[in-house]
Amino acid sequence: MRHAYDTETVRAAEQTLMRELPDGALMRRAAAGLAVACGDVLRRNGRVYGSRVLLLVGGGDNGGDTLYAGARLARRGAGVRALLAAPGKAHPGGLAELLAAGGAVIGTPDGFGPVDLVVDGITGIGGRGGLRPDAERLVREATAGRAPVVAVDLPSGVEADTGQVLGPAVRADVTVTFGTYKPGLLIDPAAGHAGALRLVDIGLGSVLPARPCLEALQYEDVAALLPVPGTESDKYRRGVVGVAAGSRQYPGAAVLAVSGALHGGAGAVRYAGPGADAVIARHPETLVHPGRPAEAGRVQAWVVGPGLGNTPEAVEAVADVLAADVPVLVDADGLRLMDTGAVRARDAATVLTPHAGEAAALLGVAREEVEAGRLAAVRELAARYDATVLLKGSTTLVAEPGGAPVRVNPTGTSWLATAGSGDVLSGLAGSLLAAGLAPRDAASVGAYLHGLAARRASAGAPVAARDVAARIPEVWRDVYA
Ligand SMILES: NC(=O)C1=CN([C@@H]2O[C@H](COP(=O)(O)OP(=O)(O)OC[C@H]3O[C@@H](n4cnc5c(N)ncnc54)[C@H](O)[C@@H]3O)[C@@H](O)[C@H]2O)[C@H](O)CC1
Ligand SMILES: [K+]
Repeated sequence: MRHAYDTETVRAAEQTLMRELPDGALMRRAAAGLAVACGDVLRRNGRVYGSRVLLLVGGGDNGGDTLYAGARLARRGAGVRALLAAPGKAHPGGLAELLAAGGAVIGTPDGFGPVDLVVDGITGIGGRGGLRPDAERLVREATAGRAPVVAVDLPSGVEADTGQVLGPAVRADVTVTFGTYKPGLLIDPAAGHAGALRLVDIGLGSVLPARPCLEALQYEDVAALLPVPGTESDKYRRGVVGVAAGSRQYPGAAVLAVSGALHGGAGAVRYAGPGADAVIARHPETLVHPGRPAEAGRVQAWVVGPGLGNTPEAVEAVADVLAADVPVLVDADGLRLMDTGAVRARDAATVLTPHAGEAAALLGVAREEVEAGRLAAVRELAARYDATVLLKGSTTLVAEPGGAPVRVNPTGTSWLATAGSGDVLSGLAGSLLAAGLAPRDAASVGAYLHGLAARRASAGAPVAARDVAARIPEVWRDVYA
């Protein structure tokens, strides 16, 4: 699991640790790890000795880390030059060490020649509100060439705690972060600026609280959560997932939701609704019922919503499902048709899976507001509906009411923004619910597998939702193996 902590918590932990350590020790630790990471990037295209490294140095401790790391690279024979974003405020100890190691301060990158590496140390967790104009100009000049950019702690200009990008911000190839991940490294749009992440241990782990504010499942976490049938299992013990989706207008949504559900670990898929013929034609293994969900037979979890339309039958299907005493996943049209009181009154778990537009409608705000503040939006929805909420996006978030860490999905791809892909996800996550996973595990494991399947199906090209569903068994096998 990758854990992320907010700025306030990181600062408190740093204070605790610094009281136990000699002056400056923490910054030197950070700088040592940063220099190793920079060395690795330089060695990809050459070597450290004789390379040209340009440091962008802000007036805070982020700049201090950068100067000490620059000094280390200079001692290994790199030509290191520093551009100061706030000349009067550059960390004095770091500056002295850089100069003593043979590095230099320059006023402009002109004349330094082609650069092999740019190190962005303008702001870390102390940066707010996008790069200021001077800093932005510095970044523009320094990154005009093709040199790789290593960001120190965070790409300068992104918001550490929210993942927002409120103005111009650095785009890094690698971000070397200290002590713990920060939410902004894992949540888009900021995460999209960070490139590959590298965590440097500075001893913070021992003083951070047990509960992070954000966590990201990794391969091994997903493997441990996947439902695997025991020798005693039969199809009913593995769970039956009910799917109430599709309409005469949108029969494809029923087919796609069922295709996801068939690959999610439940022993059987039961379909209820007007798409029964289309479903059985494409997925003959489905138990179909052409009428309403309440008459379809017993299931261990329901998925309701994709392609339901807005007919009286659709309203009835949503009400039927919300009245069931099993976990329910509500998506798409179901989110528009559900009764808030009915959702809040449920005893069994409810999982809501809106995209940003649907989340905005549920919250009564503009879509842009949700997109700019995804973490706040998903938390607010979970509290308001007393439900597990999966907010779709390139970094899908899953929140629960009650302050458990929000989960962020690391496998997303923008190719997933394609018609029908959400239908597959709702079936898949619902199937995991029926197989017995806890709501936030079902939602986050579903998002993880769905993202990996999309990456596989896409391989850099546009992808159709049915191809995503078809790849689920393959990624399941890979994760489990
Ligand atoms: N405390 C430690 O021992 C360690 C800290 N580490 C590093 O320190 C930074 C956090 O340092 P801090 O001085 O608090 O803040 P920053 O350097 O991130 O930023 C302050 C600096 O930036 C200027 N500034 C703020 N906003 C902007 C902006 N939008 N544009 C331009 N400049 C801006 C502000 O005026 C200050 O001059 C942390 O991230 C680590 O890198 C290490 O973890 C080691 C231990
Ligand atoms: K930075």
